[in-house]
Amino acid sequence: MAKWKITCIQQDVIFGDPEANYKAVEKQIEKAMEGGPDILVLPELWTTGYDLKRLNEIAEDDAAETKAFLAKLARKHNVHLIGGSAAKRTEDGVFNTLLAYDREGQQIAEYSKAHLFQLMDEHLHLQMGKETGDFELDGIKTAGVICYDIRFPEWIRLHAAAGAEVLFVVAQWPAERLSHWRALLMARAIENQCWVVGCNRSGTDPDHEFAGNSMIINPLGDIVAEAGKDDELLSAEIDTAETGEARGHIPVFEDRRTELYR
Ligand SMILES: NC(=O)CCC(=O)C(=O)O
Repeated sequence: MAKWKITCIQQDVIFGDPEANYKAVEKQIEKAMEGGPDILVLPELWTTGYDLKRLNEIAEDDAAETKAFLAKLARKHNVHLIGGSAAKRTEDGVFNTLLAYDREGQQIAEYSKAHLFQLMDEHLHLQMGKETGDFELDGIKTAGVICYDIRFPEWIRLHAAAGAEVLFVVAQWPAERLSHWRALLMARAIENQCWVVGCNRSGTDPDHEFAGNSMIINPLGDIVAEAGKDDELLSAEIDTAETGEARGHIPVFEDRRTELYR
C-alpha cells in the first residue's frame, strides 16, 4: 500500500515547438515541486502538440531528448514523473509514447498509444502500439494509457485485471467532448475499482480548443480533485488501500464470468 501526493501539470502546449515546451515544462515542474508531490503527471504529446503534418520532422529518434529531459528532472527533484507522452521516431514510423521515470531517474514505463484517434488524423501520421502500459511505482502495480485509449474498456480492464491500482491517463482531449472525458474517466474508475488520474492539456492549437478538467478519481468513482479549463497544478493525496477496500466491498473481480465474454 502507498500514500502519494499526486500533481497533474495541466498546461498549454506550444504548437510544434519542442524547445519552447521543454522550457515551459521545466518551469512548471519547479513550481509544482513547491507543493511536495510524490508523483508528477504531464499531458499527451506535450513536446510537439498535434502538429502532425510536421511530426516526422520534429519527433526525436527514440524520443531521446525527451527521455533524457524527464530522467534528469525526476532525479533532480527526487519525484516519480509520469512524463506524459512524446512523439517517438523509429524505423517503423512515429509512435505516441508515454514515458515514466522513478525518483532515481530510472525509466519505468514506455507505452505507445494502442488506439489511434482518426478524428484527429492520428492514423495518418502515427503507428499503433502493441504492448500494455503496466508498470510499478514503489512496488504498487499501476498503468498508463493515452487519451482515446479510455474509450476501450476492455483495454483498461486488461490492466486492472493484471492488478493495476492506479490508472494514469495522459491526454489532449478537446473541449467539445468534455462530457465524454468526465464520464469515461469516472466509468473506468468505477468498473475497475481503481484510482484514475487524468492529466489533460489546456489551451488551443490551430484546430482545437482543449478541455483542461484534469481529474483525480477514487476507486468508488468519486471525484477527489478536478481542474478548471486553464493552466493549473491539480493535486490530491491518494491512498492505494482504498482500491482493496472498494474491491472487497463489491467483489467485481471475483464475480466476473470470463467464460461468457467472447
Ligand atoms: N488525443 C486524443 O486521443 C483525443 C481523443 C478524443 O478526443 C476522444 O473523444 O476520444
